[in-house]
Amino acid sequence: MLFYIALASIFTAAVLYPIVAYFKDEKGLRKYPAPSIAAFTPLWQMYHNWKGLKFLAVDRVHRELGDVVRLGPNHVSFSSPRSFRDIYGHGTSIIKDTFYDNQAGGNPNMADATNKATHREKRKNLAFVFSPKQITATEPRVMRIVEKLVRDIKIKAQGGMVSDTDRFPVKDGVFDLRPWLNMFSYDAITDIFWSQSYGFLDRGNDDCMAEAADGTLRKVSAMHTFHTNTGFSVLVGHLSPFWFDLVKNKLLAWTFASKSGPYFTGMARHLATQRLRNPPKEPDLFSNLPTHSSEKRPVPMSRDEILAESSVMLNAGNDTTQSALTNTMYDLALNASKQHRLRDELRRHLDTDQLPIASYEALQHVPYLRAVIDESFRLHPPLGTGVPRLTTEPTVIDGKLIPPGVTVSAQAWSLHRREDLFRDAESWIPERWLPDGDDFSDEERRNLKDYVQPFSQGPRACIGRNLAYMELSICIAALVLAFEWTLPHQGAKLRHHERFNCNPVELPIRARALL
Ligand code: HEM
Repeated sequence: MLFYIALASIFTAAVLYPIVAYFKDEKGLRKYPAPSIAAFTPLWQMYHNWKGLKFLAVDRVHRELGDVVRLGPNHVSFSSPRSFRDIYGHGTSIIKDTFYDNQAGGNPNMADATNKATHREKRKNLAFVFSPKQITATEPRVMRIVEKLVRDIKIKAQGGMVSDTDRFPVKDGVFDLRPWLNMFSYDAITDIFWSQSYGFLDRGNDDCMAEAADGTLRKVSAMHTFHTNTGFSVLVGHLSPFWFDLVKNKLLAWTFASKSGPYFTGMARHLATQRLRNPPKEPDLFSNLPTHSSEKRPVPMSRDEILAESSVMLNAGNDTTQSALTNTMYDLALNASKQHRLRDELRRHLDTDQLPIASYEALQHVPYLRAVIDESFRLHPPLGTGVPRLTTEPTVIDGKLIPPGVTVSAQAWSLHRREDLFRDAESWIPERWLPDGDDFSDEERRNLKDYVQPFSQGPRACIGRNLAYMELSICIAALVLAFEWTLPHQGAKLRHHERFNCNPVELPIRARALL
């Protein structure tokens, strides 16, 4: 009997209710076209999330059905340039969607706090941590880790192993650069933030410790744990909080997919507890957190807050940086003439004692380097997907009146590839970013400034932008000065698998040492 009641409930919730809701159309969303079953159920989005290619599916839907489409029963996606500012810009009443509440699991961090006042408070706490002065102070740490990466790639270029524990071998002169760039981004953020560098580049693998709330330690693979967690959380994140909790924390609680979330939190917990136990001699970014009471902040951050913010730093500080590095190195390997131009310009601007690892200050005098990085951001934004927001009152988005309580989004992947904004938009052309790039109009340069949004915009824009540019500039310049990069098959495509970020799957490559 219980079985039949359960079956009837599932049928009502999954089939009957969506059909009735569609025809009742209380929010007036039926006028917007939708692909296949998307207007009835979140399953359309979940299917494309599961395949890891939702950003391409959404891009295709906009090209076929227009600038405003319905991606779910309560989700409207926009693709016009104007809609980005209307959704993400300053001065709107739009907030982050319940999708983020699902991710927060009751202990929100700065990135997933949906309440505006809570977010403002958290952002205030971290604004000083990410001030230009503090970021500049981390530069020697970044340079040291880049040095290790260059050392490892030299070994890889000769077909060797970094150590006995190296898990990423070379085959016929070809190796996958992606995990090395991810190990770099992990080593860098753990050093910069907690002075507890993971040391992945020394060992050639990504094993690290996760600490449970009761102090139990477990060895986990950082990359696999993080990617499993984000892939799974995004897949079920479209469900209502009730279904999300039921599926993730109860029905599938026994799976690694479900446990990977607590394991990743455990990685952050271990870093934070180690850092609190062993304060470093040199200040790191953690030193700027209000962990002790002061005149300005009499009540210091609680342990839960420290854990929540540590978790978001480990998350945001590793994966987007890795994706941006991998995308850029692919673009350079595919476009040999541009790679040579970048190397020539770097050699022309830098003193010999700055080769191959130069200061960020020196690199800012090489406009072609920034053009290369920005053009890769345009063509493959690490966060390609339309991050979901929620209307809290009737809101006009690109001329359409959207009622309160509707999920809205617009994706950078599609915006960055609009032919009406960028000439030859599907091609990777760093020259379009140069102030004197004769082939491109002033209007296109304005469009680049206004509509290339890899770090989003408005009050929830990336707080780590300056750190990201510093890491990318020092790392890419060193890799291009120290090695010549070629793809094993000219014209080989770079595949992406989208979780929350749009991750490159692998980058098989050859490196020839130049120094
Ligand atoms: C290439 C590198 C990076 C890219 C492309 C990037 C991109 C983004 C984007 C698009 C968002 C908005 C996400 C949303 O609305 O859900 C964001 C938010 C955020 N990013 Fe980054 N990010 C990068 C690096 C970093 C780094 C290195 C850190 C810090 C270690 C960081 C910390 C954050 C935080 C804390 C937020 C949340 C901000 C808030 O809600 O107020 N990011 N990032």
